[in-house]
Amino acid sequence: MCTAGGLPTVDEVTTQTTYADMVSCRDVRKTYGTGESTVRAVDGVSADFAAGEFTAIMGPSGSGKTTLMHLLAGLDTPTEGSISVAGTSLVGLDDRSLTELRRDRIGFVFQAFNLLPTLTARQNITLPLRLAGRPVDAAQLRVITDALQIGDRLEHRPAELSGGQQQRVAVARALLAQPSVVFADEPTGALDIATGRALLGGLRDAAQQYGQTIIMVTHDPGAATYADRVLVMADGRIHDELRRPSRETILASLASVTV
Ligand SMILES: Nc1ncnc2c1ncn2[C@@H]1O[C@H](COP(=O)(O)OP(=O)(O)OP(=O)(O)O)[C@@H](O)[C@H]1O
Repeated sequence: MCTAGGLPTVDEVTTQTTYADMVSCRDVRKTYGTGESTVRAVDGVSADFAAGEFTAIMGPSGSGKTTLMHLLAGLDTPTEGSISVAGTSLVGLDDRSLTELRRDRIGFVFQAFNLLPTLTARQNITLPLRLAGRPVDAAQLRVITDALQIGDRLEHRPAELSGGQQQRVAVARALLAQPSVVFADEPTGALDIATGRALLGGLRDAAQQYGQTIIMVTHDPGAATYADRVLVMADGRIHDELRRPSRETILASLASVTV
């Protein structure tokens, strides 16, 4: 069965995988330095991220959010513990296999958009697929870029787009390849409220309609309410887990770790 736009349904997408959890980690630690200067950036984290689940990671500055996300994405190696993505253990994976896993399974939305200045928005969005020799689904491209409200800016180059538009081009690029997991680091940090909502709505659609697993680091309680759950970190550990988070429950939980 297909949706009106010819896109695959959630069932079709999620049955491509058989893992209960798209991303899992057990007893993960990351320490920097030695002796008295040792920093326990991540200090014993175990967590599961189900297929199609949208998780926000919050917590005070220095609590280990970015470090944890980099570990889960295979961009950094844990000092201890195990991590698996799409059923593949990252521990001991050689560089080539890790690169392939990231290319085939993972999308990134980071503060630095990394758009190529000489390409139009459309060319930037479709580049990863073209490099991988995969076809570009024009209908899907339209659905994603319309949801992100950049459908009328596709023939412009990055320098002709606002920062918020560039950020949404980067989101569209991450979503079009339909990666199993999308990692987003402060994706709304530099955006106005309306633009931020469009971006968050796009991420939520990716989870709900296409079964993609979204893991987003944010300081913004409003952004985190778009998620299915919030993990609140403190001192490198998971201090709290909120399901169906509201602004009130998020603020209360954050207050309990910052006092
Ligand atoms: N490469 C590194 N070398 C040494 N210490 C590091 C390194 N990267 C991070 N840290 C330390 O690890 C701890 C966690 O950092 P991390 O960036 O994960 O925190 P965060 O919760 O993302 O913070 P913020 O909200 O400010 O971005 C901090 O004390 C930080 O100084």
